[in-house]
Amino acid sequence: MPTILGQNQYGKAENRVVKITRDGDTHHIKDLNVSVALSGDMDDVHYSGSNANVLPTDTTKNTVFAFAKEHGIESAEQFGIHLARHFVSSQEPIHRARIRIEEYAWERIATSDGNSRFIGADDVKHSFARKGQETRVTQITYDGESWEVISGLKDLTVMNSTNSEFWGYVKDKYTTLKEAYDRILATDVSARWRYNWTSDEQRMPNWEKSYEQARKHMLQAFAETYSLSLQQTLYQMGSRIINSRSEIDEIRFSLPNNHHFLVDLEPFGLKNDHEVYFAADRPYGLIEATVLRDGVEPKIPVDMTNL
Ligand SMILES: O=c1[nH]c(=O)c2[nH]c(=O)[nH]c2[nH]1
Repeated sequence: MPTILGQNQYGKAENRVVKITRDGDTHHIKDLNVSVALSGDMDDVHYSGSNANVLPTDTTKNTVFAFAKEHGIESAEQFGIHLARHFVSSQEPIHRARIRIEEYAWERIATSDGNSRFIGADDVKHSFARKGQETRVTQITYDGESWEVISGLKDLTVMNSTNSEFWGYVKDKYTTLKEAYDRILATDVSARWRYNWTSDEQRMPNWEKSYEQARKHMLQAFAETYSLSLQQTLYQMGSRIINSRSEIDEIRFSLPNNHHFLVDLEPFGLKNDHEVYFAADRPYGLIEATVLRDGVEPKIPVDMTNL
């Protein structure tokens, strides 16, 4: 034979598993990206195409989701050890399992000062922002007379693990979406807000404080809104900023709906009681809108939030 097979491995890469643990109304998230690579007696499948030793990559994916339910996710290391041991000890032809895991960290969104207008502040035990800073952005335009300052942020990833529903929508012959009465709502916030400071005659806003406060109000509105649609949540986030920051007149959002699908664990005899989700990356719903102080002209360009 002029060629021989060298090192080889196979498995399902990037299984995006989200596990919600409900401790009463306090929720805990584990959000992992799990890649499985198996190797062993795999000469035949490469040389002749015999699949006799091949555990399908699809099965390795199912195992990741089923283990999230059966064993929970105590830590990425513990979860990876469970998986690796399972593949090597249950499959005779598999001699080596390499499990790579990335873990995305989340932190709780701090609530408003105990007097939320939407739901009791105590209830916000299910709202999270992904750790790692968002990107703060600004655009300044000056024509020698007047100023325009548009600031904002992008890539601020947030999630509510409950208090989100979506139902009562239009159904035509292509509609298959099931109505949801308790779903995950997650998005990467991209927002741009316009300051009403336009002239050197006016007192200049405190830019640092304004950013910090706008971000805070936006996050609190996200956490405290019981959502019937992402559109409704967007409007609440925008109006909370306009109502609490007099220096801001207009805000535009571009919010991807980061879909989390409940994984069907029935085939493995497991019940999935809103615990194990597949976090899809595409396609995603994209919800965009401007919220304005009544009476002001909209000036933020429609596509600016996608930059
Ligand atoms: O909050 C949502 N808004 C929609 O317009 C929509 N459409 C969809 O399929 N899911 C959702 N969710």
